Amino acid sequence: MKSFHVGLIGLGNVGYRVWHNLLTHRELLAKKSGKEIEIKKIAVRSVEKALKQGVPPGILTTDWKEIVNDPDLDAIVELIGGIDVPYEIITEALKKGKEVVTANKALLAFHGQQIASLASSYKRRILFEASVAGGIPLLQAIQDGLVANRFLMISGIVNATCNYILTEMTNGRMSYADALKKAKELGYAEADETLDVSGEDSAHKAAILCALSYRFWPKVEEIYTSGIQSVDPFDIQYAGELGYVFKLLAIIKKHQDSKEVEIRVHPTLLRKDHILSSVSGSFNAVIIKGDIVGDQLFYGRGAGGDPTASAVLSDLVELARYPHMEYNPRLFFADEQTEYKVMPISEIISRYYLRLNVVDKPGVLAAIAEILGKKNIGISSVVQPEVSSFSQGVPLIIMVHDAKEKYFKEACFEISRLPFLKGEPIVYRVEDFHVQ
Ligand SMILES: NC(=O)C1=CN([C@@H]2O[C@H](COP(=O)(O)OP(=O)(O)OC[C@H]3O[C@@H](n4cnc5c(N)ncnc54)[C@H](O)[C@@H]3O)[C@@H](O)[C@H]2O)C=CC1
Ligand SMILES: N[C@@H](CC=O)C(=O)O
Ligand code: NA
Repeated sequence: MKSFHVGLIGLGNVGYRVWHNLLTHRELLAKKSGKEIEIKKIAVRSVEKALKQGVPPGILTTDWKEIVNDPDLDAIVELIGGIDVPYEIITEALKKGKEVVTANKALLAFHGQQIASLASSYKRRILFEASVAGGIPLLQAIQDGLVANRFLMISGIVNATCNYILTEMTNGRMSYADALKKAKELGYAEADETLDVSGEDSAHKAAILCALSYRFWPKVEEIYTSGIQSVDPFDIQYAGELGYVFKLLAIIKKHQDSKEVEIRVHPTLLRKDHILSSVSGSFNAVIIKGDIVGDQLFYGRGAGGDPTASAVLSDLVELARYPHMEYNPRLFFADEQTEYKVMPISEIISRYYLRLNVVDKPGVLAAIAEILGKKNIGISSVVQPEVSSFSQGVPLIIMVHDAKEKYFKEACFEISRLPFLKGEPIVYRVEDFHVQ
């Protein structure tokens, strides 16, 4: 049987599990790919740590260039994270004729277009199934299984760390800080966990999903991104009483006949009976609406060493199975983008949850309703939860019907200037996955 030689760069949460699972599944993978897939070299930061993990000394190096320059290697797997060094590694590897596998969504979000185009000019493939939704074969589904479709929507939960934190906060089991600490211990969080909780990691994944579905790479700065750091347990509780749960969603929608794509990441209220509401812990789930297939749901483990390693190994098997391809059919648009662009957030239409802190006196609700009414924004329900002390004002929660974001924000600004208001309005979008 022929061999397929791989160089692995990075032996952390994911890299170690790739190495381990490749050894334990060696025969199975050989049967499935028709090649002996073998890791011949591993670049690490600490040789001592790698030896303790059971890696034989002969294959270790601390210099990734040894891997990129090794003529005996067919492919490299980049699993170190970050942007600048991985960019150098991957561009060098492609230029040296190697195929590439990476799980690095941050790198792809910022440099996907250049990397895809470089891979195309060197007639080499770059595969990155692990970069979005961990072990779920989501990118393969978009590129292969659903290849016949035009996509109307791709939306869901794509960050395991945030989903884990929100699940624990909703169940009242852990505080934000404790849940984040645990997500780090479990290997879900990024080395810099602010990428997770700020929503940036989800935005990076949304950029990749957008590229594969709509054949254009949006600029990361154009993706409206808001994280979960300031989600108040009070809002989780009030939303729960109204029949909603909080989820950090990446939402990508393309309205028919429009050249603009809605692409945004933010904490969102979902009805408790929506299928995504029951996705808990480190699970991810993404709904894809294709024009032929209709709705599809992809669900599974979105992070962690083993689920992510499963996706990396799947990419390696694909490379080993089909060697010497002249181009990467998964990135067939590498040199030619569509003319789509990102829809400004002010133009989106959504329902909203608005929490105000007001002085409890007659006429308050009427004044707020008047401002909303002038902007043609309808109220769907109003709740004033009872509180024990009135000295700091009382909460007033207003759910509104579909409204254009810019009109709703204008109304909120006017409301914030009312004399009986204490503090800034708290606003969350409410999603029902409607696409015209
Ligand atoms: N942990 C997860 O569940 C998932 C991670 N990813 C992505 O996979 C990549 C790796 O993630 P993790 O394994 O969790 O990170 P990690 O921080 O556990 O591992 C990275 C490893 O790379 C090593 N490293 C850093 N610079 C190096 C260099 N120049 N040469 C050799 N080794 C170097 C570090 O010492 C560390 O052991 C990241 O891009 C991450 O975003 C993607 C999906 C899921
Ligand atoms: N930090 C990420 C890891 C997978 O992409 C997450 O929590 O989802
Ligand atoms: Na995946």
